[in-house]
Amino acid sequence: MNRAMMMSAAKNLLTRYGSTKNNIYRCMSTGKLTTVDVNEKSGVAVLTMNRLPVNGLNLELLRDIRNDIDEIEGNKCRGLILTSASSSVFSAGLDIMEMYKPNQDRLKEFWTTLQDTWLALYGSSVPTAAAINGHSPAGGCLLATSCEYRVMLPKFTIGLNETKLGIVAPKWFMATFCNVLPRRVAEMALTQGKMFSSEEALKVGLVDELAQSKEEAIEKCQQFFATFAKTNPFARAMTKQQFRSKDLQQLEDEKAQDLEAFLFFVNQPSVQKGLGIYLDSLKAKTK
Ligand SMILES: CCCCC/C=C\C/C=C\C=C\CC(=O)SCCNC(=O)CCNC(=O)[C@H](O)C(C)(C)COP(=O)(O)OP(=O)(O)OC[C@H]1O[C@@H](n2cnc3c(N)ncnc32)[C@H](O)[C@@H]1OP(=O)(O)O
Repeated sequence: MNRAMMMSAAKNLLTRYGSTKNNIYRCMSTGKLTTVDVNEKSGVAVLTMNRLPVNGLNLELLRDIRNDIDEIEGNKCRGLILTSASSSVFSAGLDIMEMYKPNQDRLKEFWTTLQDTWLALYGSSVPTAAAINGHSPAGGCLLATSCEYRVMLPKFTIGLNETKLGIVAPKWFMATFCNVLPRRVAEMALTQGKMFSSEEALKVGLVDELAQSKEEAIEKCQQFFATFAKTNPFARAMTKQQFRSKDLQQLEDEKAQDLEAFLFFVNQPSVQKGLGIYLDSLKAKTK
């Protein structure tokens, strides 16, 4: 983060927290594929992804999540908990249909919106947590690891499985993973495309706690936010943003090249073939 960005972030934060210490605001849901519910007492917003069956991250869902994050920030919420309306899938990651035989204009818009959603979530000044109430591969894992804290239900899986799909996870996916896991564990898992069970994820630190139900997971996320009760919100947010600034700045600086690399990669005939085979294998499962 350069000096100008830092000053602007500081100004926003001062405006937000300066005069509103004791007020609680109600956030409104902005999207059709998400809902946002705010606990009026705690001021914590629960952002629920609701694109069933698997919360595949298509352009519209990403836009809704992005707009919700902006609204939650703007409405001075005290925390953001990301979760899913499904009882078995947090998010299946990027909707492969967006990348398979794509319309090129939409493909550009899709990737740019993913970049912006990550910048907003990873760099959010509001405390963030994920209540991971289902499987969370690839892009689903990216969203969860972009948050500051993770509580997961047992017997699901989470990880960046891109290499198993013949895809290279972009640098910022890897940076997000490395912000949570020891570097050695992250490198092994990334190269193997490893999906961790909930129990394994807890052991390596990919998630912070397990919970037996979604309600318990949300409660534990709220308890995490309560650990900031005696901290100054401005200092807290600036510390988080400075801690993450290298990763954020890198994508800000390389956004155009990252988009170009994605478009080039996805449009390779061998990648298209691989995506087609993978989609068929997913569909064959349900027959
Ligand atoms: C060096 C330069 C590099 C530049 C960068 C280049 C490239 C980076 C590009 C891409 C990065 C991508 C990251 C991703 O996120 S890719 C997506 C990876 N996701 C997965 O592999 C998950 C696949 N899904 C599953 O494993 C299961 O669905 C899941 C465990 C999540 C749930 O299982 P369940 O049994 O409940 O449900 P299913 O019956 O499998 O699925 C129902 C339905 O949904 C369809 N579907 C599932 N996942 C996806 C998906 N990700 N995209 C699109 N569609 C999906 C599935 O096919 C079923 O459809 P239908 O049969 O009902 O029609």
